[in-house]
Amino acid sequence: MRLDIDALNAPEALWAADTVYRADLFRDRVALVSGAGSGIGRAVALLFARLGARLVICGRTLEKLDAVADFVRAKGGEVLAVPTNVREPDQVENLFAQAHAHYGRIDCVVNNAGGQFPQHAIDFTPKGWSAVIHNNLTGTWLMMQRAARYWRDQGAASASMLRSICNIVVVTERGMPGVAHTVAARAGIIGASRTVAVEWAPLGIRVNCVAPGLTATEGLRVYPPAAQKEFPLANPMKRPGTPMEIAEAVVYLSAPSGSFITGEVLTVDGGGRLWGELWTAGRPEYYQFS
Ligand SMILES: CCCCCCCCC/C=C/C(=O)SCCNC(=O)CCNC(=O)[C@H](O)C(C)(C)COP(=O)(O)OP(=O)(O)OC[C@H]1O[C@@H](n2cnc3c(N)ncnc32)[C@H](O)[C@@H]1OP(=O)(O)O
Ligand SMILES: NC(=O)C1=CN([C@@H]2O[C@H](COP(=O)(O)OP(=O)(O)OC[C@H]3O[C@@H](n4cnc5c(N)ncnc54)[C@H](OP(=O)(O)O)[C@@H]3O)[C@@H](O)[C@H]2O)C=CC1
Repeated sequence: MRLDIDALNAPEALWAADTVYRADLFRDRVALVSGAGSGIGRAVALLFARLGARLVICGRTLEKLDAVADFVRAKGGEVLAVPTNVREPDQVENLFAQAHAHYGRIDCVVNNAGGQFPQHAIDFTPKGWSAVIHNNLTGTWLMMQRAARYWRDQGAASASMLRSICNIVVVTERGMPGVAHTVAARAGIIGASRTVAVEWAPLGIRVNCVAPGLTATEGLRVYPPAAQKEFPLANPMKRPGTPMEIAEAVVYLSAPSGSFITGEVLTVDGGGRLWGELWTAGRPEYYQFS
């Protein structure tokens, strides 16, 4: 299997890719996407923009955000790029303040920013564990809570309002050797999402998660060559998902198509929960075949 990561993630290719959605699905809406400078986040942001949404994009690296913003503007879209570390409450506050000052509304929030490093769990240091928990549990939580407070302060929801939060997580129902820290963090987000789906329903807010399986993004390059060689074993389809396949799932939950769905986890993993092996930090000797 050859992972043509660059081709699958090229903005022009994403912009031209087939989509099942109609072009004006998000007309006049504002979509906020974290971690939108690369990979899944960029694919989600570009799909929202193609469907008429005005964008707020964030991430820690301004250059990556600027490249996405320039691309969307060249296509006639509107983008506000705000460098933000989602782990920092003040920066999350600033992000929402800027978004409101610029557009006066926010309709959908996609919490995609995150990541981890592959390591056998027995070797995790306290600092490494904390970094991954802060990035993926605390960072996503701060964004979710800020979005809910924003909508609460906007007043009662009308039937036409989307008020959707979609959190990108990982598959947590099966062993995921090499990334136990991120599984712990994302399981926390899934649990919190189920509970606030109930608490925030009176505010007209839906809260869902998308759990991608192995997906062909730049992010995969952090995995060792031995792990990458075995990626075709990750699911019965024997291929990674594409960023566009994840983006379409995110849009399904965020759009009116998801209007009766809340507290749900949509797994998009090619069946990897049912069959597959993924040794993100390499296959230990115990599990070798010969
Ligand atoms: C089967 C079918 C379903 C398949 C389902 C598949 C699911 C799993 C596959 C998932 C794939 C993806 O998510 S792909 C997307 C991946 N993209 C990324 O992960 C990129 C983002 N990652 C990161 O930025 C970093 O990993 C992360 C640590 C989270 C960032 O936080 P920080 O910036 O705070 O971190 P740093 O300062 O760099 O490091 C903090 C400490 O973390 C530890 N640390 C950091 N990198 C380390 C490393 N490579 N090895 C060991 N330890 C490390 C050290 O203790 C560091 O401290 P010092 O020792 O003092 O330095
Ligand atoms: N690719 C895969 O196989 C899978 C990916 N996922 C998850 O999907 C999400 C996207 O991953 P993917 O696109 O593959 O990888 P990328 O590494 O390309 O994307 C992660 C993005 O998040 C941003 N980010 C990371 N930490 C922070 C932070 N603290 N504050 C703000 N932005 C941050 C990064 O930008 P910057 O560094 O500039 O801040 C980057 O643009 C992640 O949460 C990932 O764990 C889940 C399952 C599988």
